[in-house]
Amino acid sequence: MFKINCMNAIANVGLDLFTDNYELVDNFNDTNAVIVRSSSVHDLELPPSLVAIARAGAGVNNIPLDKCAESGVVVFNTPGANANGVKEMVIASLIIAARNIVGGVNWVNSCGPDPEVAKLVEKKKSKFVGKEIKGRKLGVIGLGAVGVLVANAANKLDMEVYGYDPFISVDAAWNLSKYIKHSKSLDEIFRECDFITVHVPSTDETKGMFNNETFEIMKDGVVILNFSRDTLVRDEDMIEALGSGKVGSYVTDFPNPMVCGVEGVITIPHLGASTSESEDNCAVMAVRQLMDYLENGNIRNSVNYPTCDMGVCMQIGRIAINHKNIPNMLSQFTSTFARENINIPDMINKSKGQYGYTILDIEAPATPEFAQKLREIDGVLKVRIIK
Ligand SMILES: NC(=O)c1ccc[n+]([C@@H]2O[C@H](COP(=O)([O-])OP(=O)(O)OC[C@H]3O[C@@H](n4cnc5c(N)ncnc54)[C@H](O)[C@@H]3O)[C@@H](O)[C@H]2O)c1
Ligand SMILES: O=C(O)CC[C@@H](O)C(=O)O
Repeated sequence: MFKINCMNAIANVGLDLFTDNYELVDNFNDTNAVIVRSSSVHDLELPPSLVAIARAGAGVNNIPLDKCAESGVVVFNTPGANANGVKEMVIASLIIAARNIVGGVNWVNSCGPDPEVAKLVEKKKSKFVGKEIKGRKLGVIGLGAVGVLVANAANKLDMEVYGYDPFISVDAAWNLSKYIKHSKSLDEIFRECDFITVHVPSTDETKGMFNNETFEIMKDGVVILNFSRDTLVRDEDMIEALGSGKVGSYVTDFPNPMVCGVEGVITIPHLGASTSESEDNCAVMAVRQLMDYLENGNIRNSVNYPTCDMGVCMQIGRIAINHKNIPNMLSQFTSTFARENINIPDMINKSKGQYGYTILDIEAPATPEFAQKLREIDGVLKVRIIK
């Protein structure tokens, strides 16, 4: 029986995939696997029973990836599963910002039940004249699952779209419309674009990429959309740039005490992926990946361990080992079985950065004694008997 702890509400269509061999538990300290959306795992102690964390979403900055890897805990995410939800929100936000829709709606609401409201709006609506997005330049920073969809959709709305991503994947490049201009530097995006939307992960490298120096390069009145993470923007600099008119409008999906209520900021309560479709897609993908890992030892879409797939075990026994990516690990694993004269008809060994993962199919039951011997090898982080 596997115990699963959901740290956030996870769509039933995903949870319903769990068979009778799974139990949903409330206690993080007594679980084999966790499903999480945006709750932070950073300050939690990882219990020895924990083997995997599935992030039902894309961003994993709420999870301590190295600490997990070091404890043999595989962290999964669900790439692309909520990308369409975010794309639609970004397109809506482009238009909302360009047309000052929030300003207009707030003003009408502030009029109260005025019997003359219809006349009043016709008289005063010129305060809310906007601009059309057709023909205007949009810079898309980060051309992954979300960025590619946003770039292609904006192009279809007749925007002139510039894309920047020095690490673009082959798949993303195939999916990107040929009409997207390839920017080779961030400065080009900053210099040329009327609207800039950012779709990169929150990392040390991307932290504070919107700051006084980069605002300096941008056009006056530029509109910035942030559906990635608030860490990408230096808030004090943003507030100054909004005050001076350098930034015309800042749309953010990440309200924080510094930007909430500031003139020119449109704060959205982290709704980018909050559609039933995205929530369902993420839950199904997260649960399927977890089940394949727990039942077969296979890893798909992990952010801290390598992809590793041996299918379903057809042998008598299977053991999965999370370990450091250092010399001599494999020979120590195989000699553990050789000493007992046990054949290994199939195996796989992969690495990602400092960490490695090995699945061994053996012609004998995988016993707790074998597992213990493997655990005693220097550099082994976790050993699981799969079968
Ligand atoms: N608001 C929401 O609800 C919501 C939903 C999904 C994702 N997100 C956020 O958006 C981010 C992107 O999501 P995604 O699904 O497109 O992820 P993704 O991994 O598919 O794409 C990220 C892209 O950013 C690129 N990149 C990384 N560093 C870069 C840099 N310094 N400059 C330019 N490009 C860089 C990568 O090469 C990759 O192509 C996530 O990390 C998450 O933080 C937010
Ligand atoms: O789970 C959510 O609602 C947000 C997810 C989003 O921020 C992500 O990074 O995928």
